[in-house]
Amino acid sequence: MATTRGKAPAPPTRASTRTTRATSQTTAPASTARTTRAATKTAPSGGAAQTTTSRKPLVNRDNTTEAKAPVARKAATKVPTARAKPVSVPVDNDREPIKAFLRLRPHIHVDGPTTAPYLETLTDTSVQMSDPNRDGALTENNRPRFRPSTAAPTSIYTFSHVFAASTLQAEFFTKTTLPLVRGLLDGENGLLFAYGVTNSGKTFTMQGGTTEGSAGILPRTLDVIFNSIDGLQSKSRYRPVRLHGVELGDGPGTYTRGPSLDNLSSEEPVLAQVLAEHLETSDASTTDIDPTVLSVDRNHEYSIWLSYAEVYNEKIYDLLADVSETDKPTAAQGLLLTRKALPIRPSPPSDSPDGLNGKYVSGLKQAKVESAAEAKNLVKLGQLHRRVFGTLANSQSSRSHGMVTIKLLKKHRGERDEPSAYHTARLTLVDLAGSERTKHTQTTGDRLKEAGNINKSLMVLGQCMEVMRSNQRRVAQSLAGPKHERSDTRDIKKFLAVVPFRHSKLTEILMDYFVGDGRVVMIVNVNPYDTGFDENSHVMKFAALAKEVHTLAPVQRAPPSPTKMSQNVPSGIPVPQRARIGSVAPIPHSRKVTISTGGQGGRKFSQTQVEVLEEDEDEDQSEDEDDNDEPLNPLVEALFDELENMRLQLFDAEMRCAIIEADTREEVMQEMEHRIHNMEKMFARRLMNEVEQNEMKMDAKIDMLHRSGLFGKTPGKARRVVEDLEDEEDIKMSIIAEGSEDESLYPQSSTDVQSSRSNTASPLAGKGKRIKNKKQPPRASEIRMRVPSGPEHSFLPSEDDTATETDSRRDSDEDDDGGDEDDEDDDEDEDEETEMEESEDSETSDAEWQPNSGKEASRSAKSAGPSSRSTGSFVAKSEADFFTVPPSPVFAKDAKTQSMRAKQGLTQRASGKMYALAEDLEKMALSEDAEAPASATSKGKRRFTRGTAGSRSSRAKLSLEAPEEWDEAGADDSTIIVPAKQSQASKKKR
Ligand SMILES: Nc1ncnc2c1ncn2[C@@H]1O[C@H](COP(=O)(O)OP(=O)(O)OP(=O)(O)O)[C@@H](O)[C@H]1O
Repeated sequence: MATTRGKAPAPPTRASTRTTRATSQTTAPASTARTTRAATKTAPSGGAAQTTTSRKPLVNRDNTTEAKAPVARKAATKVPTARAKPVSVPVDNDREPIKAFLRLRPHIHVDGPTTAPYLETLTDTSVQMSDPNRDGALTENNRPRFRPSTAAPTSIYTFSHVFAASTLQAEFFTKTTLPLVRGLLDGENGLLFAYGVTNSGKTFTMQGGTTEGSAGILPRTLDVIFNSIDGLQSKSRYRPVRLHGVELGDGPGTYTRGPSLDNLSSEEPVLAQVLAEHLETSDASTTDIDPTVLSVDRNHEYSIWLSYAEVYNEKIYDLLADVSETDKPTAAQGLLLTRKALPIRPSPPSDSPDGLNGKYVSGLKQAKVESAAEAKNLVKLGQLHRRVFGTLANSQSSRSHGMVTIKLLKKHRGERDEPSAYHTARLTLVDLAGSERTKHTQTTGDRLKEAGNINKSLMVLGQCMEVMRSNQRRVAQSLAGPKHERSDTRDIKKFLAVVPFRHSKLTEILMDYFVGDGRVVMIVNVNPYDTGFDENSHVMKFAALAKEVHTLAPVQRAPPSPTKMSQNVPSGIPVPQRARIGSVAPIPHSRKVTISTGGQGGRKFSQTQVEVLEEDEDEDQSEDEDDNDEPLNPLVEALFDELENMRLQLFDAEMRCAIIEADTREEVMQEMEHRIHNMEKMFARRLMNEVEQNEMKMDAKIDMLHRSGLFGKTPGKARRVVEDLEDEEDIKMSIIAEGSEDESLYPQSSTDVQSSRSNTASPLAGKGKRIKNKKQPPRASEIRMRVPSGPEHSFLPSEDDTATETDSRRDSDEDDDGGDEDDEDDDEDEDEETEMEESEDSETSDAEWQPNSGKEASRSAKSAGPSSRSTGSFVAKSEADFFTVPPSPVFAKDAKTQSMRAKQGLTQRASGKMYALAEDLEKMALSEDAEAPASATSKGKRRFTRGTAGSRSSRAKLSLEAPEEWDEAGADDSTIIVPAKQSQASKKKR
């Protein structure tokens, strides 16, 4: 909880514990302690310490408790500490895990429609994360969701504390950062970094928003520091150097003030020109002031120094360095600005009171600030430089890791103004770049490289955590056993894995916090409304891992530089690219940046083109300083480099796979779309065909009605005529189906339909004539031929209709004829049918057809070609005799064609036989003409089906023989009526 001025709590911290201990151990007065420290400092590097301090387990570092504890008590016990270098750092409980705080981002209007968050808060310290695409989950359309993630669908994660989306900035700062600020004022190092995917709220957490009360961690930290040291600021000329060192400035005022926004236009005209609009803006970070005051030792004087660096593309740049135009030829338009990457160098152990080494950014500007406002302006200046140099210019998303380091120099007022009197502590606040995966963001080119480097540095950070955790577990296990079974700590250390800090610039800079005396706080930002479940589960796993890592591990040392390694690598082991860099001249990397300004609040919108030249760091210098490194096993180092190389290759391969996968998915999707489109077209065409056929039928009917002059007739008569016309239509359709024009029944396009329509004579051709002659038209059942079922034939009468009609016709025949002779005739008919069947059986194998001998024969189709001698009526014996057409629309046409051909063949054969039979009958009739007078009774009439018009003459003669005996159905061109006796006689003859 935040405290107000004068009531600041002072919890027992590591520093305070150590201080108390030092007080009790060394009974000497403060001046003695000072002498001791001075002696220690003047001892040669690595010399034996005169005083050793042993660390005690921490008492209680819970954030809440700490915030509530009285600072006054702490201040009262605070005395100048005797700096003593420990001989060895024992592996004991004087470690604490990295604190991991989870912050949930609220849903904001730019996120689009609200979806249910996939993160549910269970307790103050745990959350449950459930994949929205998990098995069984349904989409809005009730379809099972596709789950591309390899992460567990539901997981529970625990944190030091979980902050709900409604948490205010002030509350968040108090619980997470205030303890670190407390530690800084007490002389402790601290690191706080915000980790999360893009758009999860890292920058909001670190810098703050634009509304009142939304200032973030960084401005609040500066406020609290300056609130607390108010009136205690030092005017000394000493300044901090390297990681732990202090040295006298070149002259008064040289290093006391850093660049400022106030005099930017005179100091940095280039920048002022580019960022004129931005200089006027003020946000909450400058107007919001955190009133919290922490109690400090008022016997000390303090000075605050600030540096701001960014790690971009595995290079470190100073964001507070002066920006100047280059002498080199400028680009076509706009400015050409250069900036030089800064090298990382090992800090000499002599700088550190504890003999700790570490690495620092060589050449990073550290500016002295005397007020919170000045410090905030400097931070803002750094942000502007970040925009100028492009990492914030082309995107709203941070593409670099931003690091603000606040250094505190503290000296007891009673001590002489000399370097040894100063104690340094630092607090680094890091806004990490978004940890999104390139697979999902589809980045290419420079962006891909950026993303690769971001991911690499974060991956290495995770690896460092992993190795540290497993090392610490091994040590803990060995110490946990019975005393006699415990191994020597030195033996254990030999088997501990090397933490790969130097595999990325980010971890190389931060290494000191993990292995040295400092506390680490990690803030995990999550946007639970984001679709990136996969990325967020990686973040959560990282946090879970970090939470298990204890800082202050004693086993690490700074690894040598790659340049040095390359010289020691045995032949035969491939040396990765980075290890060979030292011998190659650095190639500056240039890129173009467009900075947009204005456009808001009525300001003029303008764009400035800036070409940025990024030069590599000076390798020679770093090589010189690397000589301070202790030599390590070159083989191990080479293997590490190889491992790193392979990791990079793996990462690269994964990236390519992701892109290929995305391309393939796209391709498959397009192919499917194409097919579906084709199918749609096909079905639409078939539908059109059906519609046109129906239209044809309707047209034909209307045509028939016109021809028959039905309009204006009485309804009863009209109905009868319409029935007749329908029969006629059926006949016509059957004939079309059966005949050589069968293709026209299945038109493939509207053009076909049109042509078939135009080629076909009116269905009423001849009908009018028959109506005039008062002859009954043939019925549909007489000449209908079964055709395969299907949508194209739906216009034909159903089979049931045919059967019904046939039955009724049979009934009427029976009614007409009646008597025994009828029975006899029927028997004979059956005999004939059998005969016909037998003859057909021998010739046809695939289908059996028989002439409709029991009923009237149909007339032959006039449209049939000369080769088609007959298209007589056939009725299938049973359902099984019908042609079966596969239901698939693809094969329907072929099947129909085959069916038609088969029918045609059968028809031709049957009509040939019948033709022969008819001729026989004709001959017989002629020969018996004299014996059988025209008085033949109707009972003796026989009907046969014949197919051609070739027997017209015989028909003419026969019809003359018994004109009054015509069947009700009426004779027509294709019907021969033969007296029964003649028929029997001829049959017997045969
Ligand atoms: N706690 C919060 N309350 C209100 N708004 C928030 C909060 N956290 C984030 N936002 C808003 O969400 C948006 C994205 O946040 P921010 O820019 O901080 O994300 P980021 O993680 O830093 O993204 P990047 O990594 O791309 O820089 C901003 O508009 C910010 O104002």
